[in-house]
Amino acid sequence: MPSHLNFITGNANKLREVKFVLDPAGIEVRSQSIDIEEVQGTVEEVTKSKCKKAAETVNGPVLVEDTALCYKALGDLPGPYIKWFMTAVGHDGLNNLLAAYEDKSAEAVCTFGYCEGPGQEPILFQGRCQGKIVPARGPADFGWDAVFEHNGKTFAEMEKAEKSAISHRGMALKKLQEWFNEENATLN
Ligand SMILES: O=P(O)(O)OP(=O)(O)OP(=O)(O)OC[C@H]1O[C@@H](n2cnc3c(O)ncnc32)[C@H](O)[C@@H]1O
Ligand SMILES: [Mg+2]
Repeated sequence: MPSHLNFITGNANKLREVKFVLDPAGIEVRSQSIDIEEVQGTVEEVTKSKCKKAAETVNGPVLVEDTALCYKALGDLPGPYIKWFMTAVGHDGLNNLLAAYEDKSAEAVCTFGYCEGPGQEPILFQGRCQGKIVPARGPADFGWDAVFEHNGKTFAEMEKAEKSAISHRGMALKKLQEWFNEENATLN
């Protein structure tokens, strides 16, 4: 395990959730709030590009993350463009987008990218969580948490630990921790 990671994100809520998991595991999460330019493409392409740019910007090892919300009825859109949809149409709009469809199911996808430094290829860790889009319930302080329901509860209605145990981000962080554990084992 590395003793610390430099998580480059402009999103304080993401940082809080990442710290919640990694701090107790003994990985100190440092952070720089830099808004990295995001390209168009698949979730993987967006994360890789963000990771490479972040490593160049800070000239060192970085962790980045990109989150997508994929509506089944819309062929996986808004996907990585969810931030712009969310800002433009809000919680009601995120529901109304599905008004013409019976199928309200959606998948939350979280992709972490870790890169050793400029010019190095990023390694990706992805977690997914199935749910459906519902009228907003619970606190509205983190993105689309209030409209994403999993097992009868919206993410916004869950305690921190409860969301982390099943969420897209929680799943991706498990893979990231496993990888760092194996890396460490190989080095010993
Ligand atoms: O600097 P970065 O890390 O890119 O932070 P960001 O806020 O720009 O994040 P993304 O580009 O990944 O866009 C994802 C959007 O989804 C929101 N989001 C991310 N994770 C979420 C979660 O677990 N629950 C609800 N909303 C989430 C987030 O607020 C953004 O509007
Ligand atoms: Mg972003």
